[in-house]
Amino acid sequence: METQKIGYLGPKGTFTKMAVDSLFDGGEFVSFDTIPACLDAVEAGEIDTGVVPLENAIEGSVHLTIDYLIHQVNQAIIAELTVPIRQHLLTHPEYDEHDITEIHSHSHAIAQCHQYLHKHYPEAAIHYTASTGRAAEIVREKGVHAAAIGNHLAAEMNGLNILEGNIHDYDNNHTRFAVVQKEPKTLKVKDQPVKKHKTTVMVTLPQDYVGALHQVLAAFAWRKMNLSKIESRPMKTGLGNYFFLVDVDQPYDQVLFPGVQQELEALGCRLKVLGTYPSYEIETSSPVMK
Ligand SMILES: O=C(O)C(=O)C[C@]1(C(=O)O)C=C[C@@H](O)C=C1
Repeated sequence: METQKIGYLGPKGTFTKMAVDSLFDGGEFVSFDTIPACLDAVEAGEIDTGVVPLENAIEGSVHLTIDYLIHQVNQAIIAELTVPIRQHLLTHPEYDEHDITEIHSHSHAIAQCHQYLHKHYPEAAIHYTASTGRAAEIVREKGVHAAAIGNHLAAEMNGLNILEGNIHDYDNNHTRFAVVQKEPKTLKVKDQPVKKHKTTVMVTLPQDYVGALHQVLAAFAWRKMNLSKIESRPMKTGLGNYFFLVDVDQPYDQVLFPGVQQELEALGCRLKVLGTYPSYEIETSSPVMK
């Protein structure tokens, strides 16, 4: 089998890279500085597969990923991976009780540590970066007054110290990552159990009318199809225009899903399947998630 090119939100030391390392069995890994850059490379055929963050248990959806997948590219979700997230406060090797005046990280990582930052560093300036890995690089370059929020891998890769570990505000911190492809290619994943199979669909309503969402949900409900997530996002065509992203807890099949589709189309709605895929989950005890 040809070596697959797998792109991810980098640079080295991001949670996305940890997710990639724990899921894939070989391949050529290509780092991208931003989520759009990674998805653009999949779209252009420069890489076979992309891995990007989708949702965090504390901060919710990564809207940049969702919006890019809906509005900018045409790719299928072919797997998802949930990993535990441990956020640490990382400092320069020469840090020695200096005042930390600036803290760098990805907006989701900052949000996962809001209470900690409010309590311990209320005066520090917060600087948002494209990833936690990039934040660690900045601290390496900037020196003793800066700190980053990120994982142990980012600390190791950049020669930083963990000043304080596990600073996320809620223990049960996990992030889901989406694995996407433009052209279907078989994935070589490490030997791990599939937790469940899921299907993600996008539903658009013709216009706002009484009970519209109720009718959409009813089409799934009376077929006993369990939904594990439903989210509305703006269509970007004007205030009040939304689409719904629905995660269904079962694989696509030729009876129930076409039935839902026909029922919704009769109501004037549109349904697009964004992917039907295995869902993997890395255990907290995994050595990569210290
Ligand atoms: O910056 C990283 O390390 C990422 O992989 C991105 C990301 C995210 O977008 O949610 C992934 C996991 C954590 O929740 C924090 C940041």
